[in-house]
Amino acid sequence: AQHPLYFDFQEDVCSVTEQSFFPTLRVPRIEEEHKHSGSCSHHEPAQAQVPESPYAPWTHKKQCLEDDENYQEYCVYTNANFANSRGISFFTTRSITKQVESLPAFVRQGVHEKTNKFDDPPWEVRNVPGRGNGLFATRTLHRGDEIIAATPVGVYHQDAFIPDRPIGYEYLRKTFDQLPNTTREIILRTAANNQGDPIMERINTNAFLGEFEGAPHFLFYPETALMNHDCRPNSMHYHDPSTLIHATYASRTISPGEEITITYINILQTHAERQFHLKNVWGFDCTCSLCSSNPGEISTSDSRIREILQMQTHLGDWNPNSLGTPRMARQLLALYEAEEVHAAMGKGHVFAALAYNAVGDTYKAKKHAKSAIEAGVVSSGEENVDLRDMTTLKENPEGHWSFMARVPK
Ligand SMILES: C[S@@+](CC[C@H](N)C(=O)[O-])C[C@H]1O[C@@H](n2cnc3c(N)ncnc32)[C@H](O)[C@@H]1O
Repeated sequence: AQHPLYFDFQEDVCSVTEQSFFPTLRVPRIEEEHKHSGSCSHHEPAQAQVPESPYAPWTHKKQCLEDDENYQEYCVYTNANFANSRGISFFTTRSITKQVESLPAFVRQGVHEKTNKFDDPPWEVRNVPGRGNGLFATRTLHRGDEIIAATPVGVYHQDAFIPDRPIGYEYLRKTFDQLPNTTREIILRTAANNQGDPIMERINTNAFLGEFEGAPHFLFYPETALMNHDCRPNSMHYHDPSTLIHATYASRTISPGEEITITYINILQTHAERQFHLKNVWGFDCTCSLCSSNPGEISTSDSRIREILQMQTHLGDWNPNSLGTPRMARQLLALYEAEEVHAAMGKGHVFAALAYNAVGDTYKAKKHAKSAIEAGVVSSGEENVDLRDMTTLKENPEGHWSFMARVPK
């Protein structure tokens, strides 16, 4: 089956030569026999496995760049077979790579069996005026339905990634060149907001910043990168650092034809803070429906956001004079609903479960713990700390640390 990015870009890719489409980039072929008679590479057969390597688990010899200013060395490591031949490249330190090598992502058989499957996705790529491409639902999605589960094709240490230092580009280029042909072509179908080095700019426009083995890294997921940002998104996502699977789920019902959106930032910020962040870190002026609404609606939303933040602070305060109460937790849940921050509902039920248990109402505490578990699995993956805490509370509220914690002794 064809990758959905191939479907949607078919016309474009066939109608222009590689030269004119990506003027500064030549895509070298790893295996010439994969070329077929037609002119469009999207009919290529699946990538063949690269043979056993002396650099295992890497398929290519590492290549290192010394950063004289920081006395640090960053190396390119590629495993072109990773996750059923999707491939992955790292540009990071040796010590981080040592830890990476022992992750379940690399040592557990079958861990990516259900990942990077794009045969029949519940979405298609469409153009959105003023925002480039975006993902649109092709069937009804319910809260919790999976939209994309993918591994990154590139993981880049933040300190190795210096936009105005061309020597670094050569190494970024290596991370790209060593990936399988099909993966490189998918990468090239993502947007680059600025002229310049095509790989550098694609990472700049599309990669998410996250913690990786305790250090900030950019992670590049080409399919997820097609989702536009919305300050009130209808999907949520999490990254599992042990399997390297990044999963996106519907956070509410999404109708066919509706754009599927994600947030690039913490949405519990005021309009001005969100705009500032998106402009300065992501480089664009947000035109989502909330940001484009009238000043009155924006101001109402901002007031709710301030109230939400204040309540979260009180409910998370376990000092003896804390203002957190079950009533406040209920108000918080209502504010999340009103503000349409669906991804926060799980956290809201955690606050409510703890607030009820803290005054000894174990019945309501268990009810909210159950709702938190249902929502928590969706929002944060199974390794979630809240999820474990809520499971403990639900099984034995009286034995939980929060029991009667807000009742004066
Ligand atoms: C990760 S890409 C998203 C997919 C992209 N639209 C494409 O054509 O491939 C991020 C870029 O999409 C555009 N974009 C995403 N969300 C937007 C929004 N809410 N308002 C305006 N532009 C947006 C910006 O140009 C941004 O730099």
